[in-house]
Amino acid sequence: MTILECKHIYKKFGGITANNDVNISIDEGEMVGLIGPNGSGKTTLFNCISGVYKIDSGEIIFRGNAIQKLPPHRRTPLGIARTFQIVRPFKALTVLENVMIGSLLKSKSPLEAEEKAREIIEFLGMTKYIDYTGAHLTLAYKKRLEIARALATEPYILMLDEAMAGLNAAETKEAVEFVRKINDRGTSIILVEHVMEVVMPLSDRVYVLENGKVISQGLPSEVSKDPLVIEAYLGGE
Ligand SMILES: Nc1ncnc2c1ncn2[C@@H]1O[C@H](COP(=O)(O)OP(=O)(O)OP(=O)(O)O)[C@@H](O)[C@H]1O
Repeated sequence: MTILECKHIYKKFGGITANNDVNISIDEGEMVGLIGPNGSGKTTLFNCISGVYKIDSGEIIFRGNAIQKLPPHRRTPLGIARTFQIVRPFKALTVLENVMIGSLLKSKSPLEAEEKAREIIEFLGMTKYIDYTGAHLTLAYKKRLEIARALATEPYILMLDEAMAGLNAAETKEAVEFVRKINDRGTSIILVEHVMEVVMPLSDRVYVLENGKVISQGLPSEVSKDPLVIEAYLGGE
């Protein structure tokens, strides 16, 4: 069943059309990769879906309802969560407190929120850092904390914006494993990543954006052979 459908999304900034008639859809439990050169409109689309940006026209259907007019704080409780390309944990708060900011959203009490937060921290292998403040984590763990906080809002769909950029090989391998684990629990995921070795094996399907438009879509094996994608993404080599 389709969980999220973006229909004819347009978003302009002055003379730049950052999203130009974008159509994408994601099924329940699916992991979809969103790739494309720098400036092709990937983060803009995340911002349109999460409500950070108001779209100029089009429709965003989430679990059967049009949500494009809702502000961001009314989209998160419906089950839409995202991380940001530039990590921004609450630096003075501990890992537990950071994750509780997410879990408080759907908990009946602070105690329940704490239990849920502890469970997610354990699930993401961060228990030994539970009392560290955000400021004292490595980049890899800051990124993981962002994911933990997003996951704590109990999303149906999780949008990861370059969750693995800047990580070393060992950290990337671990991140790939826990992203897969999150997806295995049934959460749909949209993955924006530049590292092809990460996005291609993880994704069930891939969309390719160039200059704000979807230029290709399909199975990773099909998309990576598409001449349009090779031209746009790899500079024709
Ligand atoms: N708030 C904004 N104001 C003006 N222009 C913007 C804004 N956000 C994005 N843009 C422009 O829209 C276009 C798409 O940018 P976007 O960040 O969505 O691309 P991207 O595919 O995520 O790029 P990258 O891979 O480099 O993160 C770019 O030309 C960018 O400069």
